[in-house]
Amino acid sequence: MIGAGPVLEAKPDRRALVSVQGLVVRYGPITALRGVDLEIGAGECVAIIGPNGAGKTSLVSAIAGLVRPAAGKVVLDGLDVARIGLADVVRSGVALVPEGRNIFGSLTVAENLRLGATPRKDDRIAPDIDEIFQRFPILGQRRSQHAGQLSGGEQQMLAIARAMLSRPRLLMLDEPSLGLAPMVVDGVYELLADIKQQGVALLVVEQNATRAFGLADRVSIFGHGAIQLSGAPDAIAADTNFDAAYFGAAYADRGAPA
Ligand SMILES: Nc1ncnc2c1ncn2[C@@H]1O[C@H](COP(=O)(O)OP(=O)(O)OP(=O)(O)O)[C@@H](O)[C@H]1O
Repeated sequence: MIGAGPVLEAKPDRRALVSVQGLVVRYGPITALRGVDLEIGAGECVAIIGPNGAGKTSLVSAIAGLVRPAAGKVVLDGLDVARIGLADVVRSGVALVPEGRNIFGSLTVAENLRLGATPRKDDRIAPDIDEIFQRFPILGQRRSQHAGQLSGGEQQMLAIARAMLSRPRLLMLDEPSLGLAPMVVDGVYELLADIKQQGVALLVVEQNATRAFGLADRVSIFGHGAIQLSGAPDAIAADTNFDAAYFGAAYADRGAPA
């Protein structure tokens, strides 16, 4: 099964896996990140909470090597992500489930899953896909159907399972609960807890704090391209500055100049 089998054999290890240092990201005249520092330890779960436009997607995109920093850097296993190719970032164990999931609707469920295993050279891919079909019978039953026919929740499970097939050490998810019914979100977060239990580091980006707080070891409240508040979930939830950090950031994001 995806939560217990060889797909998830990574062992917890508390060294920093990713170190984000003074990260600045710009899109032309727009500054999306204004000097962000963040570390993610091996096996650690970090949640990034923040309103629209706060810079959350820019952060995960920079960690994945999809956008180039204007200043600062992302260090992965001692290597500057901007200096290694995208394929090397994936080979180093970084997987991203982007906002909107990026499922290939005209490919079958099985074809989508096989794409996730592209970086692998071992011969365990077929058994790992079989394990996914056991864990998610609906994906197994519909393995030959176009993935575009799945419900939103099923597509999210497929996207996470596909990302896990690359055997990541860091799985990043951009708004995994977006647009899903609460019961479906429960299932997504049960799966993420399962993945965390296996020692895979998680970076979960959410606008809605509640679910992510229950999963995370550490939470950063993001706003206006910077971390406004950071700490253990309980401490952040109890922090009298929480509302000001979140809503202040939301306000600043609407009103602040670029
Ligand atoms: N490709 C781009 N070109 C121009 N501006 C961009 C681009 N991507 C993001 N931005 C801008 O950068 C800022 C940060 O966007 P980002 O998507 O990182 O925030 P976010 O917190 O993920 O927001 P959302 O929850 O709405 O996705 C916003 O002002 C956004 O409009």
